[in-house]
Amino acid sequence: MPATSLSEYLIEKQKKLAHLNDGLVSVLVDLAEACKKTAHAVNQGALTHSLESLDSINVQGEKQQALDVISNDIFLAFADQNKHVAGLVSEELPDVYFPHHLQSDADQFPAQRYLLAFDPLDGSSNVSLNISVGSIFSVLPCPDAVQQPQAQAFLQAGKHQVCAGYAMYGFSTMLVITLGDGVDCFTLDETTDEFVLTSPEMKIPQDANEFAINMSHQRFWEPAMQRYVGECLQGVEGVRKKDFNMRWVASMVAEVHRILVRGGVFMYPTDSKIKKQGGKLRLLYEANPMSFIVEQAGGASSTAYERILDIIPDHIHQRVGVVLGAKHEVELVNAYHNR
Ligand SMILES: O=P(O)(O)OC[C@H]1O[C@](O)(COP(=O)(O)O)[C@@H](O)[C@@H]1O
Ligand SMILES: [Mg+2]
Ligand SMILES: [Mg+2]
Repeated sequence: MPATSLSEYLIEKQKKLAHLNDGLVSVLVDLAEACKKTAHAVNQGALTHSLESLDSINVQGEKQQALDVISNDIFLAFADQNKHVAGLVSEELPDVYFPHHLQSDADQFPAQRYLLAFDPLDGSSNVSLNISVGSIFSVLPCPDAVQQPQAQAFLQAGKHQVCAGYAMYGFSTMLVITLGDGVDCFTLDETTDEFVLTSPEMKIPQDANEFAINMSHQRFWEPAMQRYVGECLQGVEGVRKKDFNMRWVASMVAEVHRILVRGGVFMYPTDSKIKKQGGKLRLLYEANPMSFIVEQAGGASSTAYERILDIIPDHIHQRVGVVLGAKHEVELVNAYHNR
C-alpha cells in the first residue's frame, strides 16, 4: 500500500468534509511546514546554542527558552504570509498578533478566515534534556467581516474548533491532527521532507491501567483527586482490583501521544497551590486542542468538574485543570469531584 502524504490525505478529506475548504487546507499545510522548520531548529539544539534559557519572562511569568522564541517566530512568519489567518494567540505573546499581510491589503481579505491559537514549544523544561517536546495548535473560525479580530473573537468554546493538532519532536517528528473526523498521525520522512500517514484513525481504549500526574503536588490536591490516585496506587489489593502503572514526562504532547498509542489518563488538576491562577495548562492552546483530539479518538476530557470543550473562555491566556484520556477513568474522576 503506497504511503499517503499529508497533501494526498487532505485532498481525500476535502471530498468528505464540507468545512475543509481551500483556505483551511492552506492553513494546515503552513502549520505542517512550521512544524517541520521547528523540528529542524530543535534537532540542531546545542549546535546552534538554542538549548539555553533567555533572561526574558513571558506573559505566563515563565523564563523563556531560546527555542520558545525561535519556534514562536517560525509560526508567526508562516501566518504573516497566509491571507486566511486573521489573527493569532501564542503562549509567548501577551496580546493578539495580527499577521503582516493585513497591513498590505486591509480591505481585500478572503471569505475563508481563521484564528490560530498555539503553543509554539510545549514541554519547554525538557529542552536542554533532549526529552521530547512539541508544538500544539488550535484553529477557530474567524467571526465574519472583522478586519482585525480582537481578543474577544478568540473567546469561543473549544467545541467550535475546526481543526487541532500537535507535532512531537522525538527521535522522529510526528504530526497528529483532527478535523472533527477522527484522529490521524503522520511521520516526517526525512528523505522526502514529507509528512506520511503512519497511524490512521487512532483510538483510546475506554479503560486504562496507567495514569500520569505530577506526584510532587500531591499535598495540594483536592480530596477527590487524593482518593482517585490513592485507589490507583492501592492496585489489585484495593477497590480498583487492578494494578496501575505511572508515567510523567513533563511534556503534555508526549503524555497525550502515549495515551493515543497505548491508552491511559493524564491529569494536571487545579490544586490549592495554583487555584488562584485557575490551573497550570492554558485553555486556548493546550487544553482545547488536546481535548478535541482526545474526544475524536474516543476518549474524554474535563476539568474534573466540566467538559473542557464546553467552556467559554474569559481571556486568551486562561488556565484550567485538565483530566483527559480513557473515557471511564475521566468519568470516575468527574464522579468523585462532583459527588
Ligand atoms: O513542570 P511540571 O509541573 O511537571 O509541568 C509539566 C507541564 O508543563 C508544560 O511543560 C507546560 O507547557 P509549556 O512547556 O508549553 O509551558 C506541559 O507540557 C507539561 O505537561
Ligand atoms: Mg505547553
Ligand atoms: Mg510552550
